[in-house]
Amino acid sequence: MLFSPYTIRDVTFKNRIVMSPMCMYACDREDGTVHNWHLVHYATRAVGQVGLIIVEATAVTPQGRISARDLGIWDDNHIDGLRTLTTLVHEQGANIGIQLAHAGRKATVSGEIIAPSPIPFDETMRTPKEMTKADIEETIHAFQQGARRAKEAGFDVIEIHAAHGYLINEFLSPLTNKRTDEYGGENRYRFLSEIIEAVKEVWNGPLFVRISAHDYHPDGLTVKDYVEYAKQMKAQGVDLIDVSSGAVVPAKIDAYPGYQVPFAETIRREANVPTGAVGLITSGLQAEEILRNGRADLIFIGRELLRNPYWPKTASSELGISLEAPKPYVRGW
Ligand SMILES: Cc1cc2nc3c(=O)[nH]c(=O)nc-3n(C[C@H](O)[C@H](O)[C@H](O)COP(=O)(O)O)c2cc1C
Repeated sequence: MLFSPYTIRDVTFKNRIVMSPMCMYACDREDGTVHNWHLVHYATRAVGQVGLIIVEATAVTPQGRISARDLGIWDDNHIDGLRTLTTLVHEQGANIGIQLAHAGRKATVSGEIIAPSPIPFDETMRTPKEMTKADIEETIHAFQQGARRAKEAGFDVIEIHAAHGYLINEFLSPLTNKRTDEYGGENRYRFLSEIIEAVKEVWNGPLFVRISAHDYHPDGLTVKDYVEYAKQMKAQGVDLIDVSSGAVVPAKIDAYPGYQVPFAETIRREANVPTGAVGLITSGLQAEEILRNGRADLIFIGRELLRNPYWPKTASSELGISLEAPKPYVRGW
C-alpha cells in the first residue's frame, strides 16, 4: 500500500510517503524568502521519489516566526521564491504542500509576542501579550492571506499548523488558554474553526491540519478530546488530520518507534476521518503495517528523510517492490 496512489479532492499523490514539515532555519536575509538551500533540499527529496513534500512551518506574520530565519508567507513578495520551489518539485514528479504557521508564545523573534493568555512557555521564554479581539481577527486574516499566496505560488496542499504548542494549539489547550471570552472555555476550538473557514474561502484544494493529540499533562488534552475536535474539522471540510503530539507545555515524551501511531489510529476510527501517522517511522515494513492495518492513510517521514533523501527507494527494496528511477539515475538505481 505504501506505493499505491492516494487521491484527495483533485490531487493524486503517487504514493503514501509524505515528507513531514521540518524547519530549516535557512533564510539568509531574515526576511522569510526562499533561499537556494530550500530549493536544493526539497527538490532532492522529490528526486528521491517522495509522493508529497510538505514545506516547513511558514510564518503568516513576521511576529509569528519561530526564529528569524523561518520561511515566511506574510507578504506578496514571498510568492515568487515559493513559486520557483513548487515548479522545481513538480518537475521532479512530486506534489508539494506548505505548512501555514504562527508560533504564538513560542516565537523567538524580537518584539512583542502574542498568545491567548499571558503565560510564558517556561522560565527561559518571554511572557506573551494576551491577544485582543483585533489581534485575533488580524491573525485569522493573515492565515487567509497566507493561503491565498500559497495558491498563487502553486502549492497542491495546505496544512494548518495546530500542533506543538504554537498559537493555534495554545488556543485549543486548557493549559494555555485561560480566556473568559468567546475564544476560551467551551469555545477553545473557535479560533481554529474561524481559521479553517477563512482559509476555505480562498482555497478549495486538499486541506490538512496538524494536531498534537496529547498534551502529556494531567490537566491537558488527550486523544479523546482530539477525536471530538477532529469530528468538527471533518464537518468543516478538512481532508486529513496529521497526528503528532506534545510540546504545548514542557513535558518529557517517551518516544519509541511508532509512538504516535495509536493516536492517528484512534482518530481515524472514531472520527472517521483520514489521518497521517508520524513519529519514528523509519522502515518500509513499519509503514506498510500501519497502512494495511487501517491505522492511517499517509505516512509522514521526518528525520529519516534528512539522513536519507532516497528513503522511498530503501523502503521499496525492503518491501520487494521495484520503484521506477528518475530517468538519469536508471543505470545506478
Ligand atoms: C529539524 C526539524 C524541524 C522540524 N520542524 C517542524 C515544523 O516546521 N513543523 C512541524 O509540524 N513539525 C516539525 N518537526 C517535527 C517533524 O515534522 C516530525 O513530526 C518529527 O520529527 C517526528 O517524526 P520523525 O521521527 O520521522 O522525525 C521538525 C522536526 C525536526 C527534526
